[in-house]
Amino acid sequence: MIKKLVIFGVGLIGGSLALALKRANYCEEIVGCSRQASGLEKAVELGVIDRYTLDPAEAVKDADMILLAVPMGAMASVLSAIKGHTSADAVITDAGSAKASVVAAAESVYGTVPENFVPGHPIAGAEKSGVEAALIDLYVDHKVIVTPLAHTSRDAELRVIAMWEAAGADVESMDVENHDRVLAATSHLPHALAFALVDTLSRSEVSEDIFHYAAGGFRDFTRIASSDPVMWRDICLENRDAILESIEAFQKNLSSLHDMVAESDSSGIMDMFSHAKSARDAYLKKQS
Ligand SMILES: NC(=O)C1=CN([C@@H]2O[C@H](COP(=O)(O)OP(=O)(O)OC[C@H]3O[C@@H](n4cnc5c(N)ncnc54)[C@H](O)[C@@H]3O)[C@@H](O)[C@H]2O)C=CC1
Ligand SMILES: O=C(O)C(=O)Cc1ccc(O)cc1
Repeated sequence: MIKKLVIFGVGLIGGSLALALKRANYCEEIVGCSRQASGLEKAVELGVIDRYTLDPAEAVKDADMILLAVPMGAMASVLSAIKGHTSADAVITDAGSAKASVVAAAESVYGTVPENFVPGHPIAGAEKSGVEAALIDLYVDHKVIVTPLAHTSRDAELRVIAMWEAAGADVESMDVENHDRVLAATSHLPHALAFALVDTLSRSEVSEDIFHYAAGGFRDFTRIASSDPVMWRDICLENRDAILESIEAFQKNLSSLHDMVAESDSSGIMDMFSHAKSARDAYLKKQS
């Protein structure tokens, strides 16, 4: 149970957690905090949070759990704003899509990452943003990864795990570097490719025809290019090295495909596509 949960950034991710924890009766009180009142007023109206304040120091007073669900580029400024105002038993966690940079932000603000800071990442979301997009079931049967450091308090980690489990999630632990490498490959690269593909096509001289005649495959492949550009710019900047590694591996393979098509290398193309189909079929089978 949580007495007072404070959520910085009551958007899709923070709002969905609030809805799920309210349904589970897991918090006595949920307080939202952000820079502007408009989204927070909407969150109160929708019954997502109980109340809000624009004052970070006041927000975290007597809180036992604090969630940072703001864009990655805002993590350090929120940590700076609450530093020195949190109570001794408060646990701080975040929902950022990359973890090394959040750890670095905590280090820059506190000197060393506090024992009660537990980096986390829900592997669930959508291309929509804002509290209006929050979904009560967003985390049900979805993974949440926590990336505790060697000195992270086990009690703090268990309290964060219990919170996400109350929202219906399956929580797994991972180390920070592995998290960032894996997520760069499975999430950040596909988003970067979707943005780059739609950008390329929209700049074509025949872009009107391209979009007019696009079929379901184009819609499936490009859904995530409707995601928030600010959030994804921040992720690219904050998980730079791992994303560059993934883009470079992909460029290499795409370049092989280019050459195979240029050389009409039927068996080479067949090998690549068959290998990819087997891998995706196996992934879908594992999910069902
Ligand atoms: N959208 C997704 O599918 C997923 C997002 N994440 C991560 O969760 C975090 C939040 O993402 P969303 O909920 O999608 O974004 P969102 O745009 O729906 O919500 C973010 C909220 O943070 C507020 N905000 C922005 N700057 C702030 C600041 N300096 N101080 C306080 N509040 C501030 C905004 O007003 C907004 O209400 C990001 O770090 C993102 O990387 C993690 C998993 C999935
Ligand atoms: O919209 C989708 O399918 C996503 O992939 C959502 C998502 C976005 C960012 C994350 O860090 C995790 C999940």
